[in-house]
Amino acid sequence: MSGSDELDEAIALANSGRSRPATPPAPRLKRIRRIQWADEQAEAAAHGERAEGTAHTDGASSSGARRQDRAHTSDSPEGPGRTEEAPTPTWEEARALAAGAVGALPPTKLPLDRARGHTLAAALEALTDLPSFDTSAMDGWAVSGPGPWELARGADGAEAGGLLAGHRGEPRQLADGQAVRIATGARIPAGTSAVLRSEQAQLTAKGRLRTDSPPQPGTDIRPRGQECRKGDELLPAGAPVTPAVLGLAAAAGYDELEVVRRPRAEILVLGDELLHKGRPQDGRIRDALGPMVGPWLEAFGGDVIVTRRLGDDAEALYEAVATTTADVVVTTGGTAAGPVDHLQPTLRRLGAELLVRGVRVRPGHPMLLATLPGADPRGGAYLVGLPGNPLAALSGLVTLAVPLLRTLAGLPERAVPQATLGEEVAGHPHDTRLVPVVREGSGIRARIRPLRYAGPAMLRGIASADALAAVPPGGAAPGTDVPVLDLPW
Ligand SMILES: Nc1nc2c(c(=O)[nH]1)N[C@H]1C(S)=C(S)[C@@H](COP(=O)(O)OP(=O)(O)OC[C@H]3O[C@@H](n4cnc5c(N)ncnc54)[C@H](O)[C@@H]3O)O[C@H]1N2
Ligand code: MOO
Repeated sequence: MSGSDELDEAIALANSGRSRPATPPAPRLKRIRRIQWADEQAEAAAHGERAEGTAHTDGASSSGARRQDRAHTSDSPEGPGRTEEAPTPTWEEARALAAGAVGALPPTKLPLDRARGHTLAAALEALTDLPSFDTSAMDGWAVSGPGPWELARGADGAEAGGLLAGHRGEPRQLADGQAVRIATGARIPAGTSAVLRSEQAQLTAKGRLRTDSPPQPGTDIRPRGQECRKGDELLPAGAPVTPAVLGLAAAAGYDELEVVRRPRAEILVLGDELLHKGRPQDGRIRDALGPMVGPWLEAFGGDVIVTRRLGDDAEALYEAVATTTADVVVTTGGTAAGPVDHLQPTLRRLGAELLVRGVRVRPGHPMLLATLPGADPRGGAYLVGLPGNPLAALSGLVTLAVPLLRTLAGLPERAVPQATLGEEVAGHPHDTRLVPVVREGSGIRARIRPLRYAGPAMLRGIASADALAAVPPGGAAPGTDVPVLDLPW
């Protein structure tokens, strides 16, 4: 754990309202030295230096490792053979990198009943005027001129048949002073000046129609083209296909829509320590990410094809990533440099190109983003490596996976909204902190309040949160506006 992580833990502990457990009787000097060492490492990473023993490339690197170097290192002034890490991106830069790393998936046509949840690949233009004919907005009488009115009659002298929605053919023209029964949605006959609602009409014994509240011309008539004219843009490309969009598209004459499909995601849960049922025991813990990452990705526009549990098996990980059919592979755990953290070696073995390795955000700083080589002209799939600590994994999701998915899905970039902090929030010295918050109050008094239990390994805070606030390095005072990512439920 780095010094910064200790700070996170300390903040979480303070926020939890509990006191720090009895400090271990370690000599004070030793403890300080350990933190300093960790800080030096963090500083070294931030400044692009590589700690001894963690270098991942050398003269004998694979072609994959060479590709990785292209993305992450620049030629050092000290000459070839020594490479320098690109600076670790800030949280904002990492989100932009993920969003800009890809283009939208190619468009495809889907029938309306399968288009929900995808994104419009092209603007939705009306194929017809809406309404496509002058329509009665009420059940009542189509009337011509000022009342009272005579009922329109057929050649046989009987009252003309009422006009119903869906009647084929042009209704007969109304002469001045005539009225005919009409239903909501029926075509308005030529010569109609207004529709008189049935509850406002009185039919006399002599078959005349009168009213105490004569309608103004045009009353309760929906004129052709009131909502749109043929060719009008109803929605821009990039609009998500919601149930309302399906209804609008059908009303405007569409049977199928040109959409960018939801990106397919495969989730690989890594870690031998994980149990998938029952209580944690014998040093093993429950997998908290398997049940959580899929629904989270689905809520943010992904189509999860499978969640697989691979343990800490490097070969299984290699096979799974090399043969994936997904657009985005999301792994959990194994991002760091521990003895069974196989992700980075596997990516090198695959010839993947690391676009992001580490982000200046807490929790979640070891997150990574890579492109996988493949036959696809887009350059293969993408891999998002989420750190194993559960809140750190969610940080990786909102920082890298969500912007990537949105771009793949053809959704436009969206500015992160801001909200006002109701109290002071401690910050990390150099990195953004993502903090679970709840919203309180409304209008100009609306505030966000940070929640307790927000340590990297904790889910208790986020489970009752409305949003994640991005607290800038150094922290923020009450009344400060900070970016806020709403949770999708
Ligand atoms: N020497 C260093 N060690 C660590 C550093 C560091 O900078 N230097 N960073 C720490 C931070 S911060 C994080 S986050 C983790 C990231 O490590 P990994 O991505 O390799 O994750 P693991 O080691 O596999 O797991 C970390 C932690 O999370 C638990 N875990 C993993 N998967 C799950 C799951 N599905 N459900 C619940 N909990 C899970 C795992 O048991 C570990 O406790 O590295 C730190 N170390
Ligand atoms: O603190 Mo780690 O950043 O849990 O990701």
